This record gives sequence, structure tokens and C-alpha cells, in this order.
Amino acid sequence: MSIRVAVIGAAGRMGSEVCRAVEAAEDLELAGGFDVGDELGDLGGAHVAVDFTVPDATLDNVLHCVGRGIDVVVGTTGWDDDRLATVRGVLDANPGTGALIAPNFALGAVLTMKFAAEAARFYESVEIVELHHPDKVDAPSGTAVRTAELVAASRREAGVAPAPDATASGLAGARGAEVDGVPVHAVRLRGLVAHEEVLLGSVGETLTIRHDSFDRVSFMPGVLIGVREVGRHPGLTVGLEHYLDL
Ligand SMILES: NC(=O)C1=CN([C@@H]2O[C@H](COP(=O)(O)OP(=O)(O)OC[C@H]3O[C@@H](n4cnc5c(N)ncnc54)[C@H](OP(=O)(O)O)[C@@H]3O)[C@@H](O)[C@H]2O)C=CC1
Ligand SMILES: O=C(O)C1=N[C@H](C(=O)O)C[C@H](O)C1
Repeated sequence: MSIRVAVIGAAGRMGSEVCRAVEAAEDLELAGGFDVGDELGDLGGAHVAVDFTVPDATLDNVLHCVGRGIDVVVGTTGWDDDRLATVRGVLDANPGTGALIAPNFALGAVLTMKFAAEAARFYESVEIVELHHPDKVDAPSGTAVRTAELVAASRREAGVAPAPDATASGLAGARGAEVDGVPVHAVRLRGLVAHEEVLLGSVGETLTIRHDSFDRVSFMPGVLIGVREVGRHPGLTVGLEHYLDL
């Protein structure tokens, strides 16, 4: 039996790509595409809904799906601890339903986060640069925020001292945004899609971990893993790495 998949945000850059990927997969069936102003209802009888919308809309969409026992795979950014707790609460009331929320479905981006967290405890300094297309509405990217959190947790656990920085004066924003103590710099440039660099440094050496998504098809293998696996993972999962045994 094929998995029936609904796409919320179907008219957008990611949603339209997901519709194409679902239609091309033999084991999946597109139950419907939904965008602004559409009544979600039972999502066309979908088993799984995929949400690529906007940070202001995604929580309501997830609650709508989970409340009806529809598994949901979410790529939209803007999640914080309070919003995740709300989702957990509704999942508790709907046991057996699964939600996967992942800041990045590109396998290389998932590995970049993993490698950065691993490397972070060996270096004095670490900073993150994310670079995206200028139509992106949030900054810094969800991936960069998650990378910074993972890096910070790894350094805390290893007892690494704060990174050295003698800056005593400067223009606002010149040192980026601080996420969990890690400076994150956001570039918006026509021609780019989605890119991230994690810069690590100690005396006499640096290590740069870089990932580039040149095309949104790069996210599709990860999205389809999510769609196929979410039914086997009841409750809330944050990050695709948990479906990849990483
Ligand atoms: N996890 C990952 O791997 C990735 C995550 N993303 C994230 O996914 C999100 C979407 O990105 P992208 O596709 O580029 O953005 P787009 O703006 O191209 O697409 C978003 C779509 O959602 C629609 N929309 C807005 N509100 C609602 C709503 N309430 N119900 C249904 N549809 C709605 C928008 O309509 P309208 O334009 O009319 O407002 C638009 O068609 C962003 O948060 C982005 O950061 C992006 C790439 C990869
Ligand atoms: O808006 C985008 O394009 C992307 N958003 C996600 C993010 O904010 O991390 C994932 C990827 O970087 C593309």
C-alpha cells in the first residue's frame, strides 16, 4: 500500500519540490497540495503531511495534523522550546502519532552539524557563517541556530573555555548574532540557495566544515526518508539524524 502524502505550503519553493518528489516516488501518492487560505480538513485523507510554510503558520499546521492522528514531517524554521513543548503536549494526547521537525533535510547539512559538534571541543574558537538566497525571511537560518546549539553543548560538556575575542568597540552586528555563545553571521545574496560554514581555529591551524545546497532537490532524499519513517517513530523527533542512526 502506498503512503498518502499531503504537502502544506505546496505553492512555495520547497513545497512544490516536495510535490514533484512525492509524485515521482513509486511507494508514495500525493493526497493533495495546500497553501495559504486552503482549508486543511482531513488533508485529503493523507497518512503523512509535510509542512514547508512560514514560522508564523507552522505550529498551527502541526497541531491540526497531530490532533487528527496524521503524522507530520516539518522543515519550516522558527521552532523554540515553548513551541516544541506545545507539540509534545498534543502528541501525548494522540499516542501513536509521529512528528519529525528538522531544520535541514540535506544529508550533507545533517553531517555538517554532526562533524561540527564533534570538532568543536578541540578548538579555541568557533564561528558560523550561513549564506542564503535573499528571499529567505528568517535570519539566522534554523540550521545555523541548531549547529550553534550543538557546538555549544559539545563545548560545555568538554569544559572548553569561551572563545577568545578582544573586541572592545565596534558597529552593532559586526560580530554577528550570538547563539548560545557562538557568533553566527548571515549573508543574503542573489544566486545562492543554502550554504553553511563552520569555522574552527586554534593557534597555528583552522578547520572549515562547509556544506552547499546548490538546488532544492538536495533536500528531497531526506524529506522522503522522513515521510517513510515518521510512522515508525511516534512522538516528537527533532533532527533527521535520529532517523539515520547518527
Ligand atoms: N528543513 C529544510 O531542509 C529546509 C527548510 N526550509 C524552510 O522551509 C520554509 C519554507 O521555505 P520556502 O519554501 O523557501 O518558502 P516559500 O515562501 O517559497 O514557501 C512557503 C509557502 O507556504 C505558504 N504559506 C504561508 N502561510 C501558509 C499557511 N498558513 N498555510 C499554508 N501555506 C502557507 C506561502 O504562501 P505565500 O507565499 O502566499 O505566503 C508559500 O507558498 C522556511 O522556513 C525555510 O527556512 C527551506 C529549505 C530547506
Ligand atoms: O530558507 C531556506 O532556504 C532554508 N532554510 C532552512 C534553514 O533556515 O536552515 C534550511 C536551509 O538552510 C534552507
